[in-house]
Amino acid sequence: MTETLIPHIDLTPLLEAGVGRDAVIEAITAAACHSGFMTIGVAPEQLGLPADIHARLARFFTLEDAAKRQLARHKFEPDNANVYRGYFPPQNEDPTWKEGIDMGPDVAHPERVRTNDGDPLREPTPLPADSELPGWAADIAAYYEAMERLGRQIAGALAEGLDISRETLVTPFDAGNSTLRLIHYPERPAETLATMPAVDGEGAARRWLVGVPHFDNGFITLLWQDRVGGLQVHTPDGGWEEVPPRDNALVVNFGRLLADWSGGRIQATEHRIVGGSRSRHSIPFFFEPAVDAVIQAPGAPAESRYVYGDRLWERMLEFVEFQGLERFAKET
Ligand SMILES: O=C(O)CCC(=O)C(=O)O
Ligand SMILES: [Fe+2]
Repeated sequence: MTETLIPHIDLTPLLEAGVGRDAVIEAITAAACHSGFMTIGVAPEQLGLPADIHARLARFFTLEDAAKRQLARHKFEPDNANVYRGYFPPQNEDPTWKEGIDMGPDVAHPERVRTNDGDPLREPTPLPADSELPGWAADIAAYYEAMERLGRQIAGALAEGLDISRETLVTPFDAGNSTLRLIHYPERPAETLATMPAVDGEGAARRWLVGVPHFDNGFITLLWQDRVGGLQVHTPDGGWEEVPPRDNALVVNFGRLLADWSGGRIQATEHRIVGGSRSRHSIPFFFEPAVDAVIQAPGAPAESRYVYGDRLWERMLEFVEFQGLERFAKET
């Protein structure tokens, strides 16, 4: 059997609702149920975005350390109140070696934050001043909205392909709480790499683990990666298959909550990132429903229902960057 593990699907017929739309829906559904991963062919311009949008977003990493630190989560800057949104610096003691910023829906929909209910899942996103990165916040808002639209189209395709109502699979994303994350994996200092076992490659091509194996928590992740490579998917035979970078494409993976939500018909797939000697950028968009969305797999018993935010928080605590956090730390 020579089935490719990671199918590539040109999304144009779905976006344009043209000839071939049904075949795209079928391919997306098959990828969701069997591979747990796919790449989709879609150019920024097809989403109403400028061709250089990813480079524009990555300008964030040109900020001075002090400016990034001002946006850092409470865990890294105890004087800052933000615990869920904001900047995270690389931690030399962690196997994962990355910095980044997590941004919530308020970057495009200011009305979706709650500043007064103490729930970190709804806290405002700390952003650099516009004078520090002119035009950047507007690019972020445009990208966030474009990813939300794309997420809805893929959720709609899955609803059709799995014969689940749109009300079940798409409506919970109204007033959703998706996360846009910008990631930079810097070159890891040679003296640190010297103490770590390489994962693959020889000599200058050696690569190390820089992102530990994990499943994404949410529903669908729409991931842009630069041309460096290093994203790998865990295969059923226990190996790791590389998801090769390609232009005008996004990687899509299916998260654990969607696996639950579909009654196990959709697979979540474990993935990891290798690299270490070359700087790499990636931009995942974790497409997520409203914090208070009630999730129930079609046909599943009522007792299996859960509130999205509650389950998300439980699962997030498994990630190294969130360990030890209290959701409602301000309460006693
Ligand atoms: O950097 C990547 O390509 C993937 C990042 C990732 O898996 C994540 O942030 O969940
Ligand atoms: Fe991931």
